Order: sequence, then structure tokens, then C-alpha cells
Amino acid sequence: MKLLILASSSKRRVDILRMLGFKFLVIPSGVDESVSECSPILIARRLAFKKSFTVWKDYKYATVIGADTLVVADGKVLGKPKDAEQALQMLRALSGRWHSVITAVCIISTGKRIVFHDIARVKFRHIEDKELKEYIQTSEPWDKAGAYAVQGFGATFVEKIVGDFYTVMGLPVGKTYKLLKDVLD
Ligand SMILES: Cc1cn([C@H]2C[C@H](O)[C@@H](COP(=O)(O)OP(=O)(O)OP(=O)(O)O)O2)c(=O)[nH]c1=O
Repeated sequence: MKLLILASSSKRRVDILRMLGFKFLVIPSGVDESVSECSPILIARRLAFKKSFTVWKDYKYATVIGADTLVVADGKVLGKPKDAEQALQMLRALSGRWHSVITAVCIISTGKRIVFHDIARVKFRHIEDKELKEYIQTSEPWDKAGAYAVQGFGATFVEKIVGDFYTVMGLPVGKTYKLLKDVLD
């Protein structure tokens, strides 16, 4: 069986990949995640590729997986908030509305790359500013796209999810599992 490397600093991705039963090394890519002026899907796919490729260059004998998650509300891309004010702006933009969560994944194995993405739709209930500010105090929003964690207290904001819960958390499980099994076996 080939060595599998998760090119990520995201604890969520480590947890999901472990849940799927894979054994792997974790090597964060450290890539700059500043977003360019293209469609959100393209941004996520490019970043997922960049993360995998950056690590794969040093471990060409391994299978490397990287991913990128973005929240899109009203056509605007929401990455990770830089400060409390930005977290509040993001959460206000999500309150009472539907948004999309895009997670793109890139797997590089024996020099071949596979890139795919999945989109989940999420509806938040209306949330008062007071509650949002209390949430920001918990520090849960910090390293999360869109300033919330569906797997944490952020779940209390969610009215509906259409699609894969794990796409929202950072790694779509169905396709990732199948592709990794195929390339590793
Ligand atoms: C929307 C949402 C995002 N997230 C997280 C998943 C990702 O870790 C993060 C989005 O940022 P990413 O840039 O996709 O990932 P990252 O910087 O945390 O890790 P790396 O690039 O090293 O792989 O937001 C949640 O944990 N829960 C959620 O509900």
C-alpha cells in the first residue's frame, strides 16, 4: 500500500480522513490562500491543487490529498475571518439566508492528478447580533470559512442542509473515500 499524505493543517480534515479508516501522514502545505478574481469553484479547485502539489513536489512517491473550502453568500466568497469585525460581517451575511459551501479536493498519485468539487447548500435561521457576538467570543469562528463550524456550536444556526454535511466541514466523504481506495489499493 502506498504512503498517503494529507496536505493540510485542518484538524477537521484529519478527523474526517481518520473516520474513513485511512492511515496517513499530515504535512501542511503552508500555501498562501489569497483569492483571485475568478469563480468561487475555480478558486477552490486551484487552491486544492496548489496545496496538494506543494507537498507532492517533495514526496513524489506518495499519494497526496489536499482540499479547500469556501463559503459563498450572495456571490461573495467568504474565507476565514481576519478579526472579530470581519467574523461579525460574515455571520450577518449568513443570518436568515441560504448560502453555498464549496469544497474542492485534489489527489495526486503516481504523477496523475484528480481534482473534483462538491457543493452543499446551507440555510441559517435568523440570528440576532447579540448571539453572533457571543459566538465570536467562543473563538470557534477563527479558522473556519464563513466564520462558523457546522460540527460545533455553529450547528445551532443551521435550519437545513442540502448535500453532504462533510462537504461543509471540509472534505466530501463519498467521492474522496472511493477515489482514495482506488488509487491506494
Ligand atoms: C464552513 C466550515 C468550514 N470549516 C473549516 C474547514 C477548513 O479547515 C476551513 C476552511 O479553510 P481551508 O483554507 O479550506 O483549510 P485550512 O486553511 O483550515 O487548512 P489547509 O488549507 O491547511 O487544508 O474551514 C469547518 O471546520 N466547519 C465549517 O462548518
